[in-house]
Amino acid sequence: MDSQNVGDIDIFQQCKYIHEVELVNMKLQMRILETHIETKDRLLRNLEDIIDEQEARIANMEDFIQVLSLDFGTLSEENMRLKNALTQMQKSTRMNELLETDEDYESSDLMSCDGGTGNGRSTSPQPTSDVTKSYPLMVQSMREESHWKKLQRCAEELKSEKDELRQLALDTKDAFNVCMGEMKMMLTSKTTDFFRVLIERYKAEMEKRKQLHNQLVELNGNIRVFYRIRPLLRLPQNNEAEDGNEKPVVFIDDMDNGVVHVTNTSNTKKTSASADKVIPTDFSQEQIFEEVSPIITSCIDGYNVCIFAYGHTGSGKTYTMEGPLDAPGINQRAIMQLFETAKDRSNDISYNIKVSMMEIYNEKIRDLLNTANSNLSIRQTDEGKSSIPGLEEVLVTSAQEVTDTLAKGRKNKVVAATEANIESSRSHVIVRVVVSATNLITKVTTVGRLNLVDLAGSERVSQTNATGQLLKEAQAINKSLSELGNVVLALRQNQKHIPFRNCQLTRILEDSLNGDSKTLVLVHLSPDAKSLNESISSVNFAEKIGQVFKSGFKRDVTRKSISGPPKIPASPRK
Ligand SMILES: Nc1ncnc2c1ncn2[C@@H]1O[C@H](COP(=O)(O)OP(=O)(O)OP(=O)(O)O)[C@@H](O)[C@H]1O
Repeated sequence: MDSQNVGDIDIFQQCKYIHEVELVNMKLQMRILETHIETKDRLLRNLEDIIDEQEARIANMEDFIQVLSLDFGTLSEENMRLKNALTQMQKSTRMNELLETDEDYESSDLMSCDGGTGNGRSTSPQPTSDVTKSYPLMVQSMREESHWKKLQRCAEELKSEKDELRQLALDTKDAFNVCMGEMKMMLTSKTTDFFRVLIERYKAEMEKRKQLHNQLVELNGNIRVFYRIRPLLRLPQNNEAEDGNEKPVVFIDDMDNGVVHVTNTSNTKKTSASADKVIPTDFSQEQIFEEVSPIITSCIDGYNVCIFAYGHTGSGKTYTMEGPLDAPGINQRAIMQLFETAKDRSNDISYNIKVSMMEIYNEKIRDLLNTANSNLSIRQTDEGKSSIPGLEEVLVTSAQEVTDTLAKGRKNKVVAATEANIESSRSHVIVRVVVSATNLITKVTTVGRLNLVDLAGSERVSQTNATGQLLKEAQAINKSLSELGNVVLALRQNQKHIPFRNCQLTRILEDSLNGDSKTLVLVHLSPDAKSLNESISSVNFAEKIGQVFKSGFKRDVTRKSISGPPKIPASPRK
């Protein structure tokens, strides 16, 4: 082998060796790398395990937190309930203490101190069993002495505050009462003064108005209209009001004693125009006579006077004119008064008083003092006066004769039954008193006539359900009342033609109504509710005849009374 070849082999060997070393080195490096990678992988796995573990822990923690927060919520709810219960208990304790009287307070205090068993250990007021069961902790704490003492102090403070407040309230009430009393007195005196002045002024104005009205009435023919309201009647068997209605429906006006109100329970039905007077319900027969006596006295002076009692059945016409035996009415009192006056004047004047009594029934005139005269007629005398030939006239010279004469006439009165009132008078009854006065010195004689007329009931035919004879009666009554109204109105208005001739009633009374006569119409009203419509219709009648003719008339001097009355003040008013 040449050296070159040997050299080449060495190099080759060296290269191979190097190569092998490098290979080993590379393998080593590979191994190291692999180990490194393995280590990393292991570490990574470990890390993943740790992360998993941590995540599991976090999840556990979250669960735990949730459980905790749930527990916390429950606890705070519980806490709230406890708080509310405590507040409620405190309130109820305070309320109890406030409401209890001092005595109760003491006893309840004692009871609660020993728990109601007398053990003497102070304890808080026991809450309701529910609360005790639900909130044992609270009850326990409430039973703690310090807490109970606080409550006691609080209760005492509240009690003293309550006493103070009570005292304050009493003081305020006293002060208020004193103040009110003073104010009331002040107001009353001021109002009373104010009203007194007002009422005085009003009365003065009313008086003036009435004086003017009187003058006007005298100029218009001297016709007066009074209302009389009878009292509510009581049933004899049970003393109850006649129609079961205790409230009267007719009232006198408080401010104007000439006005009546006819009302029912719901609304005002009618307020009358002012009449001359309203006679109150409680007036006695004597008081009523005092109201009418001036007009009666003028008869003795030669005036013709007519007094009419107008009203529906049961309104009290006969009571006013005749009256019961123990309370005689206008008829008897009037004749007695004429006697008295005649007696007083007997030194100068000789009087002669004659009484006749008649009734007009179905337009027939009957003599009530002599029943044989059952159909009298009216005649015209030569002097143009109307007379009733055959009518009995009784000369009365004593009170007893007057009483007997009137009683005789009363017996003969026709009383027919109607549906409205079975005792109803269906005729007009006229008591006529003729007073002749002869002056003993001058020998001049004057004659005055007094006609006291108890008219038949004014109820409307439609209301009575009358048929046959009763219907005929009712129609005759209605006609004559309506004619009377027309005559009175025509006289008041001073009309040229006065329709006296239209019925027997006005024909009989022609002489008495005509001329310088005086007429008083007493319109009767019944206060019971069932007569409401009749009362309204009576008020309408009163208003019609009470109308004052205000202007455009001249007094008709030709209509004078035949006997020529002396000139005396004509007004019947006081
Ligand atoms: N002022 C009064 N005080 C007491 N009772 C009275 C009064 N007015 C009327 N009465 C009584 O009322 C009832 C009816 O009265 P009265 O007979 O006088 O009525 P009238 O209007 O005359 O009836 P008629 O038209 O039917 O005759 C009677 O029982 C009467 O006693």
